[in-house]
Amino acid sequence: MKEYWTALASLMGAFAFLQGVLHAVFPAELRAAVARLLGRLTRAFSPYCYFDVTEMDGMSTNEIYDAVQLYLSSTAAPASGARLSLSRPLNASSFTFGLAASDRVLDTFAGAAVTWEHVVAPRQGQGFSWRPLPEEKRRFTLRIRRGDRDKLLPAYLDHIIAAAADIRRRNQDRLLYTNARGGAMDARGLPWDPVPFKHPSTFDTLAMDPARKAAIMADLRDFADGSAFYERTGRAWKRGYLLYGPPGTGKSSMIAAMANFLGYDVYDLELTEVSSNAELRKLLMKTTSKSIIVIEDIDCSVDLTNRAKPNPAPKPRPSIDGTIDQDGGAGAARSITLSGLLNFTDGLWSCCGAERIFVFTTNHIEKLDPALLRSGRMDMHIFMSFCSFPALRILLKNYLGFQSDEELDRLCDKDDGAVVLRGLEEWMDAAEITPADVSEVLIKNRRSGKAEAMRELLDVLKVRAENRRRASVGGAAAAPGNEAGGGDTEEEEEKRALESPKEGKEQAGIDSCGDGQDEEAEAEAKKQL
Ligand SMILES: Nc1ncnc2c1ncn2[C@@H]1O[C@H](COP(=O)(O)OP(=O)(O)OP(=O)(O)O)[C@@H](O)[C@H]1O
Ligand SMILES: [Mg+2]
Repeated sequence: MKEYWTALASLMGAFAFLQGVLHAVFPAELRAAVARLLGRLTRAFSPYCYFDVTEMDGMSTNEIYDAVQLYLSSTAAPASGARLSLSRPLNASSFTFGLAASDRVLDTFAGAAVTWEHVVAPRQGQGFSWRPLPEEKRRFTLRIRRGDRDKLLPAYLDHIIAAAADIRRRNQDRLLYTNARGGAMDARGLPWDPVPFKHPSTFDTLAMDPARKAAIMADLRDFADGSAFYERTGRAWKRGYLLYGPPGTGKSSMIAAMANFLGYDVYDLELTEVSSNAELRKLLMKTTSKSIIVIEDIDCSVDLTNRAKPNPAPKPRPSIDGTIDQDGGAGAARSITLSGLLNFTDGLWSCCGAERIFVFTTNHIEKLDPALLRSGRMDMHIFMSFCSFPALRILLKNYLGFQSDEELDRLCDKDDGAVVLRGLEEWMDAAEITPADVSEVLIKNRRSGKAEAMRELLDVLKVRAENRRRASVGGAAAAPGNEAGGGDTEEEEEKRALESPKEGKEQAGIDSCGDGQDEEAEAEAKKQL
């Protein structure tokens, strides 16, 4: 045994001696050159090419490294069995998975397979730096076949950056911007005030006819995925939706559902706070892409029936420097016009920035100028109607806690359940009740049990249907057509009272009963669909 150790020690000594001789004979430069040459030779005969994406680009962080990390965490990882690191960035609402050190992952793009390796090595000789550098050097190495190089680059990298931006946006919470400060700018020169947007409305909670809901979701999905389509057809990448219908039918809820579905921020544009077309344009230019720009109750905001006519000047208000703008004479010329609004949605300015959705809402589509309604400007007109029976089923499930349609039907098999459900179906249309009013009844009665809450709702429907029948008979005898007009005025007043101050807005639909509908408007609306 002793001989063995002696032999090993002398062998190691010989190696050390040889190494010393090599070091002494060949200077470091020569050795490095040989290593480089060998590396080049290997690469020249390798069927692959390699690209390093380092974490640090000089002194600054490399954005592509972050993008690759996010991208790999979402796409290639789960199936590959790779080891993942788990993190949750500050202010983000969800977790992200990253590739752990020295792990590999496979990915495919445009039919070509690629390999990513995450290489982590300790940083040697920190040296002097104004900014502390990470203790480890990290990089992703992309390996692709030589033949695929032209096909993959730079398209694959563009794809990764776009996908990472998308993941980042989805992980972050939405923002709701308002222009309640009028034209005044904040310290960073922005006219919009952001607040976190946590509206719980989604397409799952939205009560409307399932087929129409699916059509709207498909349209939104096509829009969001339509970059190539819009480029090919030479159209600006934007889309307009006009949501119209009685109060409390879910127009605002639909906007929130759209934002949550697409992961877009929302700009709530208060037109009455905008003093001129130029200011409107400035507001538009300060919106980001992937956003929904909303003008609620467009018929109430400004007089939009005459393209050329300016609106009355807005009331004097403090300007940026704190002085009061008393510009009475020139005020009229400075106020916004219909053509200003049309330019906002459709003119050349509307194309600065991409992937933007405009949503206008109104209770009175008949009050809008046809110019605002023509296709291309408002691409989709969506009538938010009274609660239909299929929409009611969604509300019953959500508010009373039915897990599925089957559970709802099962409950209705018991006792008089089937009779109640059939009754609801029968009386629904005659009662002309909004989803907001249905939800109110369900909220009030939800503690009495599912069956009882449904019975209560049926009673409410019957009473409303009977009232409507009586009103229409009485109204027709007294003064035909008067009912609708009178109802409208009351309804408008009630709505305005509820919507001021602005925070009460969501409440408006719940509180307003919305009984006095303009029959003509509704007939017109139904025609449009
Ligand atoms: N289609 C719907 N699906 C689910 N909930 C709805 C629907 N419509 C209304 N609601 C409920 O009623 C409330 C008010 O609805 P919402 O504000 O969306 O109505 P609106 O059509 O925008 O009314 P308004 O014309 O007064 O602005 C919502 O918070 C929601 O709880
Ligand atoms: Mg609304």
